[in-house]
Amino acid sequence: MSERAPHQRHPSAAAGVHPAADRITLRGVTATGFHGVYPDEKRDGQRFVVDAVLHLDLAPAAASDDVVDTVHYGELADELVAAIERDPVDLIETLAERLAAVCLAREGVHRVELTVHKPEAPIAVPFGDVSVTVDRAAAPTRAVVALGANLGARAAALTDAVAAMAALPGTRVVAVSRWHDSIAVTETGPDPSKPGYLNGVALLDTALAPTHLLHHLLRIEREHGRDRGAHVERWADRTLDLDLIAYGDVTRDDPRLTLPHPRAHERDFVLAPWLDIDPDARIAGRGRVAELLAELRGGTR
Ligand SMILES: Nc1ncnc2c1ncn2[C@@H]1O[C@H](COP(=O)(O)OP(=O)(O)OP(=O)(O)O)[C@@H](O)[C@H]1O
Ligand SMILES: Nc1nc2c(c(=O)[nH]1)N=C(CO)CN2
Repeated sequence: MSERAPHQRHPSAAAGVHPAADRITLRGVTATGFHGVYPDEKRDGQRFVVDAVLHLDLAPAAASDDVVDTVHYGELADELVAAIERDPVDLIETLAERLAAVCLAREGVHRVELTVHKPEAPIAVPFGDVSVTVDRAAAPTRAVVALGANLGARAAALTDAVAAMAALPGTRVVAVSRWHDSIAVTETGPDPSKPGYLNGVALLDTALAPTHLLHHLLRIEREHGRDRGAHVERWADRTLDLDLIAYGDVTRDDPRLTLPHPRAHERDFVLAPWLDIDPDARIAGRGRVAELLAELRGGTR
């Protein structure tokens, strides 16, 4: 009965992570440090100058106009200075690695190009500057997205949504389930009188922060005609629904983004397609998806 997803494994899986063009550039952050191979350098200290190019998705901040959705460059500059001023190392390579880690610790930064200049280095001949640059990427996080539609061209909407997720910055689609037919579940239980759903699950590896990923999922829903008007009842019929089921092992209780999704563990239409593509799947705090589904189907819900 089920319509098939076009690919069990999405073609973008082979294409690698998409380069994101967005970046924040902070240059010339200067502080005194005591790094160097020679005892004089450890005793007297000297200026170190840092340039950082942070690669992160800037669309959520541009949409919200809220600094919490991006990297606050003033705070980052303070952190870089503190990292220059702390315990001395011999090499600017070591310092650059430390400073790159400071940048990658910021939510949403998926790549950093970081340069350390040492303009007063002990070089015997006249010179302009000496610097090292490291280029480091954040390890991507495995995210689980549930897809659903019960209005319009359902399979096309789900397939388009997978393509839209594959095009997100720093994101690749690792696997997509087949599409499962399911009865619409409403607040009062399954309702066969409503249009039936097609449901599926996609696994992504993404460098996007969880809130940034959700921002894009909601955008993709809107682009597929999802009606979120004030008149729309809870769990109303919909052209496309994208839920972020899990983001690594992250747990958070914010109503704007709760992780893992608070109702995923009780939904056959999430657990069954998820199991298609990850037999070992677990929901943090709930247990193995295979067991949750067996319990649900055994009626012990
Ligand atoms: N893990 C999550 N995934 C998706 N949306 C979430 C999540 N946690 C909180 N939300 C918030 O829930 C809001 C409403 O989402 P949505 O309209 O998709 O709910 P729903 O699909 O009707 O119900 P349900 O969340 O039970 O599937 C979103 O705008 C989003 O901010
Ligand atoms: N069968 C089915 N029922 C639902 C679904 C869904 O995706 N499939 N989504 C809902 C709200 O997200 C509400 N009910």
